[in-house]
Amino acid sequence: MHVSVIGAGSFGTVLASVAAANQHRVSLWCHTAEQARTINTQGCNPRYHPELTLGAGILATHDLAACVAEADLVILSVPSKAMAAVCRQVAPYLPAGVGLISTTKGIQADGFLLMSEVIEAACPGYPVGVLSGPNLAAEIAQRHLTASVIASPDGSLRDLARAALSNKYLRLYSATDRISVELGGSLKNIYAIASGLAAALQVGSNTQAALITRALAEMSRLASYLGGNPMTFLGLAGVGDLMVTCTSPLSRNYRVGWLLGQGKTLVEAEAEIGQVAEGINTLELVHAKAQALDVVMPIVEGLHEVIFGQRPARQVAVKLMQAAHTSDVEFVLPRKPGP
Ligand SMILES: NC(=O)C1=CN([C@@H]2O[C@H](COP(=O)(O)OP(=O)(O)OC[C@H]3O[C@@H](n4cnc5c(N)ncnc54)[C@H](O)[C@@H]3O)[C@@H](O)[C@H]2O)C=CC1
Ligand SMILES: O=C(CO)COP(=O)(O)O
Repeated sequence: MHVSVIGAGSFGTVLASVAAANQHRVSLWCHTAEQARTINTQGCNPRYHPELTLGAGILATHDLAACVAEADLVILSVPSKAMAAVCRQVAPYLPAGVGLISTTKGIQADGFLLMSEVIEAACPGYPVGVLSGPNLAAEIAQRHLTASVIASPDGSLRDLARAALSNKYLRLYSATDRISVELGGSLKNIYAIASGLAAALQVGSNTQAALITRALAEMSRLASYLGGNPMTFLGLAGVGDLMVTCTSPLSRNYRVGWLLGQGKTLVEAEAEIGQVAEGINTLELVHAKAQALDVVMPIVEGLHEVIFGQRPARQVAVKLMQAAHTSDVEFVLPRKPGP
């Protein structure tokens, strides 16, 4: 098949290489013409995975129309802030009925929209899916055994995505609960920042375990308000992605937290990483959403105070320890309020 990947950043580059390794024809859209030229001449993306040979089947281009002209499947892998504009630009050129898959783990500020909703608004009538899970691009580039989730209500799209990307080192599981899979990928970035910060402050393993587990509790609470099924968070897109990004220094969000814990400012931390770390934007949006919906999210609240209120992290942690008593596992989570 022909797979078009929109976005030649860290993740898009790796997914293009996977599809090419699976013997598919691949076109890779780059944000700049210069980036496309470099990839075509060097056979790799020197900015992101210089060691990864992309394979002869890949053609990088800065021309969106050309990129998707032959597509059987389109994978969108751009930062969340760029998704709406990129979708509007590509919409007129999409082949009829082609499947669209987002790998973007962020939320659009305008309307608190998930990426699948942004895509559906710009490209109405096309089947839309989401790929999410514990998927550090650098590890896939090294062919470490990796599992992910393809979520869509459309069974044909799920099958197509599995045919495009599954192989000996990447295994795709299927899900229909797209909203939770997508929320899992977006929300965990917040807790990866908190976890990196905690690690820099040399908290113990007990503290890290409590942080990650309570993160799952408050993610589940928000998801159920937004119409998701918190049980989905027990899978790869929830627990799986939380585990990897809350523990691995390869996670950019974890590294933002780590650098903040080392005394860097947010601007310094983001500049040092030089790639997109969606969690800061997501923190602001989720903090406002939780307040609007009256959903209890103490870690979000605490991290927001640290990052935007300049409150010392240790002081906030002590406050969290003294919060009102709640039960450990909440079996009956509040549902989304009525329309
Ligand atoms: N890198 C990873 O390990 C993974 C990343 N993701 C998600 O994939 C999405 C993309 O992440 P990465 O590829 O890692 O980011 P990145 O920072 O490595 O690359 C972003 C790419 O987007 C391009 N870009 C920047 N502004 C743009 C604009 N206005 N319009 C179009 N393109 C623009 C840049 O040129 C760059 O090629 C994020 O939402 C991230 O959370 C998901 C799973 C794994
Ligand atoms: O989502 C990811 C791994 O699953 C990548 O995380 P970062 O964006 O924090 O690097």
